[in-house]
Amino acid sequence: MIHEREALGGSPARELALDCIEAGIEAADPERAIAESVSLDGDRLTVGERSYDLGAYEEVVVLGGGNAGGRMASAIEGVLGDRIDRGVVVTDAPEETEKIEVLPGDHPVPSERGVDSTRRMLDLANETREETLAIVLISGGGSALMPAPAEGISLSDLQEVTEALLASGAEIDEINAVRKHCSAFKGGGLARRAAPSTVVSLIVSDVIGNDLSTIASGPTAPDARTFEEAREILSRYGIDPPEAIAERLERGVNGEIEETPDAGDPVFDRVDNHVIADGFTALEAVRDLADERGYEPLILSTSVRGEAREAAKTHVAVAEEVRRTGHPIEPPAVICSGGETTVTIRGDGTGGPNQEFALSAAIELRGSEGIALASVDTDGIDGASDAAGAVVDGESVSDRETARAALAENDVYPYLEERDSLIETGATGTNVNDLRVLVITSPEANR
Ligand SMILES: Nc1ncnc2c1ncn2[C@@H]1O[C@H](COP(=O)(O)OP(=O)(O)OP(=O)(O)O)[C@@H](O)[C@H]1O
Ligand SMILES: O=C(O)[C@H](O)CO
Repeated sequence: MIHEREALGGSPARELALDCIEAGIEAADPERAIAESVSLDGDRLTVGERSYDLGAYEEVVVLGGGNAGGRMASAIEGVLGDRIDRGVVVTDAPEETEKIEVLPGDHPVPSERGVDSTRRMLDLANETREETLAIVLISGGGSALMPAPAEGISLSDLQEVTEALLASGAEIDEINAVRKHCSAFKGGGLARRAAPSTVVSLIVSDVIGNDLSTIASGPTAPDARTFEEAREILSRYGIDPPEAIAERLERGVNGEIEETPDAGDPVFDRVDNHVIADGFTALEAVRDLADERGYEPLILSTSVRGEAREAAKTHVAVAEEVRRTGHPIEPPAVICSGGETTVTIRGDGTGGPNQEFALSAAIELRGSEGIALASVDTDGIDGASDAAGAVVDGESVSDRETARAALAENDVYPYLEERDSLIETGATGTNVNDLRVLVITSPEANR
């Protein structure tokens, strides 16, 4: 999976860190997640703890989309085969499918073709009946890939407000509160269209804490957010939205437009949302591999966030403690964490949060022995670069000043590339946020 892996290894700690990264990404692969959580036995479709009698339905349709939409579509075909009657799924990573049409969309800013594809998907949702079982595939990136501008709003209005929100530093739940109130699809809109069919959503989560109404803007989830909050969020971040959006929010606040459906809405009576993979899925796989190799595993957290270069220092401090004093676990050990760190851009270079995390850690580790760290975005694309992340150890930084300058310029990619530290995977077809692995050997191993 990792391109030109031979160049990145070199020590047992680095090799294990890379193995752990591969195991984590593989475990979060939508195909594997669907194979593990969805099964068919005769007419009995089982999803997690729930089961559905296909004999009670006249048709099975597949809807939805997101970065993992292509892989999820081919995987659900693998389980249900001919039991699927039709389907439309929107993604930027298409796969070969037989029954389900996989249509294109764009990310992170929505596009015209995304609007066309989503319209086709919504047409199919509108055709569903009480006798339909609608399987909805939902994954990260869905908000941008599946634009459905509400009446009166144009694509360019949506693009403008999306770009402004992405650049504003707003949290994903805030960004999506606005998107949900500009859309005919998000914030439970798909559940509304598909009612009264039975809706079974399979969700690969890229949102810390798995808030269903935030993942891909919750097309089949209740929405507690309001038009008023959407307007307040825009004003909090100093965003002056296009006129059509301001007008829609105003009309919504005045009760002239129907609110997104909340948890009490009968539209959700026949909707089940199942999270089939998330950041924890990747961490569990790392834990198991570490254990298998004789390393003490520690899952630090699924929700590390904040400035990448700072979070890195805390991770290194924990690893140093493990190696020096055996607290909180005895080496040899593997510590892993998930979540999503960010970078406040001050310079003008190439890089991403996981690369900055790795370089900042490498500066701290400089000259030390026995600790290797790998950090990646599980979607394979870290920030503004074509790398997934990087692997480093105490030998990665020989010239601290150049490394610091690269961080100051937000230009760590070339620095890491020159030192054979970049992890490249290409688009992985999944997205469960960041994955970081620290491998700590025991001091005796160096003697
Ligand atoms: N040159 C750069 N160096 C470091 N970080 C950067 C650079 N350019 C952008 N970023 C950071 O990349 C982050 C966004 O990239 P990320 O890979 O998280 O993409 P995303 O599309 O927002 O999320 P996802 O990967 O979940 O789809 C932001 O924190 C941004 O500040
Ligand atoms: O599409 C989105 O809204 C984000 O990726 C969060 O799921």
